[in-house]
Amino acid sequence: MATERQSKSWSIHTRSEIIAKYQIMERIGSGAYADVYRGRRLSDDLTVALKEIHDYQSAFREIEALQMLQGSPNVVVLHEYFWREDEDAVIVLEYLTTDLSTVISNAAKEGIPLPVGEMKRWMIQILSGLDSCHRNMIVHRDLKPSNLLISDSGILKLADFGQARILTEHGFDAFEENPPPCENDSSNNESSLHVRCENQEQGSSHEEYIGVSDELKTKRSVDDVDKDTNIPDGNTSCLATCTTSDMDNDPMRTSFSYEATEGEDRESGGFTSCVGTRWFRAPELLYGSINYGLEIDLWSLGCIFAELLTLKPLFPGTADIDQLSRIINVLGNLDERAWSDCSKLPDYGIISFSKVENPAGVEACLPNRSPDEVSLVKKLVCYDPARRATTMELLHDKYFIEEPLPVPVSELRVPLTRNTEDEDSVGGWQDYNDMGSDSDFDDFGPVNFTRTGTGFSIQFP
Ligand SMILES: Nc1ncnc2c1ncn2[C@@H]1O[C@H](COP(=O)(O)OP(=O)(O)OP(=O)(O)O)[C@@H](O)[C@H]1O
Repeated sequence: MATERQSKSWSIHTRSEIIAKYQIMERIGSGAYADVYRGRRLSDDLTVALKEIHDYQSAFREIEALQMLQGSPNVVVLHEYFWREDEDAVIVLEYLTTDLSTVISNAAKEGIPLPVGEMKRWMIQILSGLDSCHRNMIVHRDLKPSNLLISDSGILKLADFGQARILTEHGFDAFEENPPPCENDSSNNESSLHVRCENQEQGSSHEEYIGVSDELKTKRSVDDVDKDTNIPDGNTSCLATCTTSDMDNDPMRTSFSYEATEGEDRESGGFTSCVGTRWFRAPELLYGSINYGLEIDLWSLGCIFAELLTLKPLFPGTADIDQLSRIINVLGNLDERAWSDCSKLPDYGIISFSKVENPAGVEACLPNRSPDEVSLVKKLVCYDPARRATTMELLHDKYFIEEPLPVPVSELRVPLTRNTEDEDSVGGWQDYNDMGSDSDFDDFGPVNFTRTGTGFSIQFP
């Protein structure tokens, strides 16, 4: 697997259409689906980020969302992209030197809280970027500090749209609604496509873009057939675990079902609940919801705001059950008083926690912060998704017009580099990544299993 990733990631260096236009420099980052390189555009020496995406669906989602968000000042700029059959997609992005996780970890290392005026400016920029997404009905689904990139001049931009989806009234995005192209569709005859996103005629761009979309759709529908033969089409719940290896090792495997992240539940019109990074994942996702909306981003936003305020993650769960347990210890048990629809969550009846008599409350997680700051986080970190404040409501929150006022962007202290040294430390940023998590049941100690009419109920102490 590692060898495959490695050889794939080198393919960018051999792509003639790319090296004709860009000098590819060092690798600056690697995520679950992509390798990112610094590059230089030969025509004008502009520094860019070249993101080679190893997963066609992530590539499609990122391209689709970024095209829709062109012109949003707080969303990363997509300069152009390259798509070739049987090759990874390569997207060319504006280069951004650092990110919010570096801002937070630098301040944590210094042991000095972020000045309130700076914090407010970071928050406003995040809100503005997310507002652009939500106005376009794009749910990002993976908001976290390391996906909030920052330019030399302090402009913060939402990035990594590989898990983004466009919501429609039917729950599917345009990609889902379009039928796969016919076999003789001429737009699929192109073996190599290269699409520019800026300074070009709208018409030709759109046609080429649709061609790429069709190519991706065909490829995905073929791959989905393969997946369906391996993974039974279940309820798309990923309760208690989000990795296939966890499922394989789990003694309770038959009590819940699993769907790979790529396979959305088309039948029910829902999405997969296995999205985002655990620490920022909304409780409805942890309980297996597949009918969620923009509100899952608002929960993540609340966790990010809390982290800016305390320089520590709000809910650093080590597994999905531990994640839920931490949330419950703060907010109290999830019941119909907290959210009248909670019993409709797919895994609500399957998993239960002992009664938390005295939940700590959000204020206990934000020591020494002002009532306005606690109130801001509470507007987002609450069980009922409908009660979470929208980006527009938050942008008008009095917190941002009261002293100390947000500093101008030019006065923000911007780290000179991106911090990657924490990545190997225990409890560091690598914990944001779900891929290596162990079985939740092992992590959580003794549990009580009860046989029910529909399977098992799992009770955690
Ligand atoms: N436009 C950019 N400018 C500079 N660096 C970038 C840019 N885009 C991404 N990076 C770097 O590359 C890393 C991986 O990129 P990204 O998060 O987009 O990939 P991914 O595979 O989707 O990641 P993840 O596993 O977090 O979902 C980022 O954490 C960041 O350090």
